[in-house]
Amino acid sequence: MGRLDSVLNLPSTSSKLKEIQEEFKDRKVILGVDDMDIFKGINLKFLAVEQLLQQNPDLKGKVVLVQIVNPARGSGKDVQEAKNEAYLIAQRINATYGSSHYRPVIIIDRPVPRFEKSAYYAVAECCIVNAVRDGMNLVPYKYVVCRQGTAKLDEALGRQSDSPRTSMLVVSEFIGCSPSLSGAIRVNPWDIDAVADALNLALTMRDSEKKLRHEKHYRYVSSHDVAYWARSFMQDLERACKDHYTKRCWGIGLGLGFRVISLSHGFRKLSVDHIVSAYKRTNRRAIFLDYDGTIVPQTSINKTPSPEVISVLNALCNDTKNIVFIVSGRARDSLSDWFASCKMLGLAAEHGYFLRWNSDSEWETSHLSADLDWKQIVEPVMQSYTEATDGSNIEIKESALVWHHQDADPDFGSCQAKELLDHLESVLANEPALVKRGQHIVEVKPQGVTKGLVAEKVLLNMVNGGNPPDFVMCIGDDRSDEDMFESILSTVSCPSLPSAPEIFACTVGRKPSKAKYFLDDTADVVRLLQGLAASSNPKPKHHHAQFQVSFESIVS
Ligand SMILES: O=P(O)(O)OC[C@H]1O[C@H](O[C@H]2O[C@H](CO)[C@@H](O)[C@H](O)[C@H]2O)[C@H](O)[C@@H](O)[C@@H]1O
Repeated sequence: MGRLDSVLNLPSTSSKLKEIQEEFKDRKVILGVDDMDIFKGINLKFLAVEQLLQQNPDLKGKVVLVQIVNPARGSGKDVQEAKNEAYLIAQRINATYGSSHYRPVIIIDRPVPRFEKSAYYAVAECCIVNAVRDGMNLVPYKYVVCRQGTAKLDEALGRQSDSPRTSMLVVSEFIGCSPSLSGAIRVNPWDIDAVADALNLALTMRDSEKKLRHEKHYRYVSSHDVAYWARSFMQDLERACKDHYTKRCWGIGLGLGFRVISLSHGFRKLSVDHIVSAYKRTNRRAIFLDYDGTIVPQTSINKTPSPEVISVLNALCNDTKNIVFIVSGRARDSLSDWFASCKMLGLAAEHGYFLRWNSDSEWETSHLSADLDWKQIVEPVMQSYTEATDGSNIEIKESALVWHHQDADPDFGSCQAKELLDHLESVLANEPALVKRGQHIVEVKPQGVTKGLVAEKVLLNMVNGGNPPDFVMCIGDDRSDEDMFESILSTVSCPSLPSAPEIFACTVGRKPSKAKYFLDDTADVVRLLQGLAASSNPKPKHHHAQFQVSFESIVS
């Protein structure tokens, strides 16, 4: 700021300023200062000015865009093409809307000394930075400082030092400084209509409003120098790294998907020996298993459980000391078909909206959310994303709707999923529904229905039936399973338990998780289950009648 102020104090600046004021008297100057390259959006800016003049014929003769073009930092065909195009558009605008005394677009394409640039900044009613991609970009800050001026400049111009200062900024939402300029009119540079409207708004806004916006920006620029920015950056970095010394870092993924993740020291692979010894010591065991990505590979085309999965589940269910539940986001029909031969297996479908204790019992429905009218809002929104995203589709479940993008282009699918999530969250703000991301899915389900609640119900059922668990194992791979990990940890710490059970919360894949353990993949999970089954007491049992109470009675 100090450097800019000293340039503003130069006599050459005030005389240039007077010269420019004279040249553009009775006209409003919009200023652009950019390098000539393909990212600065100069051509888009010109198109917006063309649109502005076309939509507002009264502005003809009254508004000028002065575009200062800094020498290109790079060379090449693309820069040359962008430049040629800029000149062609400017020529067209000047031919259509200009006259012998008036050129609506003036390109200054030569090295412009600092004092001259500062004089243009000081004269301009509005400054536009329309880059389609950029870093910080200091042009808006320089503009605000020059519009404020200095006491010496005021004196040179014969201006009262307390005369009101105004400035108007139109900035692209894709530049680094955009979030710090709360008084700027923010635009998507690709949206020519919106940029033209923003320019019109900037030119026609009341002076009192322009003054308030200017003051806000000037306050910000004068109090946030580069030292402040560096300090706050260091503070953020220290905060983010605070716990890193106590954690181990791992690199995961490839290419653009590469991430460094930090995991706590206690996070370790669940060894079969370790869990088997705890398993053997205990008598009232609860076992919760997620389906996709846990006992069936996420990548497998055939989604039915393998014969070895069915067999190991039956072996575990046949041990009278065990309660075994599959807790999945899948629909109840699929789960009951796939596990038809597992008579004693408990099933929780659609994240626990439906629960069945064994194959002979009825499905119980969560009473938490009977209102599913929001599905009518969600479906058309998902439909429009499906049309726009090749390879995506919608799954309609009884209590939920799921948008799948596994077969879409990976990058585009992920971007669309992110956008869909934001879109749905905003339209469902007042509805009893929750929007969640999963593995290649965006799912909307009833509020309050979570896998965590299923684990809590089953565990409380055991406690209330006089069989408090002494061994709890929960394995899952995605975010919905984190609810289960959290829930088992809090449920078993309840004071009504005579002693703390052995807890094995385990995520599939090495990644940050509330679980203390990980296994690498579904093959590891099946091996571990087989290890437990081998240590089981294989006597067939009847239903878990001794544990079972009404689903609803626990939830209420
Ligand atoms: O709780 P889970 O057992 O892990 O189930 C979660 C979701 O599973 C299903 O989606 C998954 O499988 C699809 C292929 O069949 C795949 O396209 C998708 O990427 C996976 O997330 C199911 O369709 C969803 O309804 C469940 O919520």
